[in-house]
Amino acid sequence: MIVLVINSGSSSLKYQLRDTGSGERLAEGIVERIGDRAHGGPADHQEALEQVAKNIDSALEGKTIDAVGHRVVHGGERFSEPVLINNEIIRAIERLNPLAPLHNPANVQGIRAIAEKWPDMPQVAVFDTAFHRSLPEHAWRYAVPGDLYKKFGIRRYGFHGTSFEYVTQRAAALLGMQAAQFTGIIAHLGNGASVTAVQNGRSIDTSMGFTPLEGLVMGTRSGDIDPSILLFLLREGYSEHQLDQLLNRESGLRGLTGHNDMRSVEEADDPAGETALEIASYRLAKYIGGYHVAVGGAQALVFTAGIGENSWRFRERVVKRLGALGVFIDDAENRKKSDSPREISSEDSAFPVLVVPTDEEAAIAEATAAVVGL
Ligand SMILES: Nc1ncnc2c1ncn2[C@@H]1O[C@H](COP(=O)(O)OP(=O)(O)O)[C@@H](O)[C@H]1O
Ligand SMILES: CC(=O)OP(=O)(O)O
Ligand SMILES: [Mg+2]
Repeated sequence: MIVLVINSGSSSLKYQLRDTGSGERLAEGIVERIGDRAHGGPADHQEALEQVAKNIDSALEGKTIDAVGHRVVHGGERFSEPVLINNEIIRAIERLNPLAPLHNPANVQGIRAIAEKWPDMPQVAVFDTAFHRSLPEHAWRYAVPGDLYKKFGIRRYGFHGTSFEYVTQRAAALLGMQAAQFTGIIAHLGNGASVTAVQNGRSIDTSMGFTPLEGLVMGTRSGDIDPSILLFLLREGYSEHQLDQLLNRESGLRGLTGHNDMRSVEEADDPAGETALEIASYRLAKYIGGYHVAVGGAQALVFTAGIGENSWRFRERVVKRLGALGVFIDDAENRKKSDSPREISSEDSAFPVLVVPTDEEAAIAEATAAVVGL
C-alpha cells in the first residue's frame, strides 16, 4: 500500500511517501516557513500541500496514493488507537486545539487540505498521546481540585507516544525480547523532548503533561517551572500571549543561549551553552533516577530522536550523572557514528544504555495501512 505520511507543525510540513509492502521510502521532504510569504514560504497549509503534491507526483511514477496518515499530537482521553478520519473525528480533534496550540490546529488544517484536494482519500489520524493511555492515575492526576479534571480534562496526557512505542519495539528486539517484556526508560530528545518510563512494554509515566510544555529543557520550551512565575509575570503586566510565547518559543536552549538547535549550541562552545547543557542534562538525569524507581528497576536506558541519536556529547553528560545507579558509558562506543540500534554502555554497567533511531513516519505508515486495510 502506498501511504503519504503528513507531520504538520505550526510552521512546517514534513512528509514521506512510503510503500508499506516493501518498507521503501519513495519520497520525503519538508516545506518550511508556512505563512511567511516575505521569506518565500507558502501562504498556508493548503498551499504547502500543493507544493508537496508537485514534489511527490514524480516520485509516484504512475502509481497512486492509497491512504494518507497524519501525526496528530493531542488525542485527549478519547483516542487510544489510530482512527479512520471522518467529519466527526475532525471536530473531536478540533475541540482539543486549546490543549496543543502549537500542534493540533496545524494537524487539522493538514487533514482538511487533503480532504479538499482528494475528497475520497482514506485518511488516518495517529495520536502522540495514545501510547500513554496506560498511565496509572497516580501518574496522570495533578494534585489540584478534582473539578478541574472533570470540567476541563486537566491531567497528564504525555506526547511523542508513536516514537516511544516504536522505540520500545526496536529496543526490545535489540535485547532479544518481546516488546511486552521491555522495562526501561526512553528519552526522546528532539526539538521537543520527553522521557518515558516503560514497564512490561507499557507507558507508566512520562515527563510531558497536560500540554507538550512540561518536563525536560527543550529547544524553545522551558519544561518544568514553578507555576508561580506565571502569576508573578501576569501581575508584572505580561499578557497571556506573551507568557505563551515566553514559555513555548523563547525559553529552553534558546532562552539560555540564543540558539534552539543543539548543533549551534555545541558549536558555539561558550559559557552560556555550557550552563544550558548542564541544566538540561541534570534535569534529564533526575527524571531517569525517578523513573528507575517508577518501573521498579530499569533494564535499559534508551536515547532517541535528533539529539539522542546524534549528540554523543549530550549522552555523555547525562550518563556521567548516573553513577549512583551503577550505569556507565563506553566512551568509544558512545562516540561511534551509526544509524543502527546499538549499545553504548560499558561492560560493568548495571543495565545497558542504548541508542535506537526512531522513525515516527514508518510507524504512522504502518498504522495507516493497518486501519485502512481492515
Ligand atoms: N549531529 C548532531 N549533533 C548534535 N545535535 C544534533 C545533530 N543532528 C541533529 N541534532 C539536533 O537534533 C534536534 C532536532 O531533532 P529532531 O528529532 O529532528 O526534532 P523535531 O522532530 O522535533 O524537529 C536539534 O536540536 C538538532 O540540533
Ligand atoms: C509533542 C511535541 O513536542 O512534538 P515535537 O517534538 O514534534 O514538537
Ligand atoms: Mg520530532
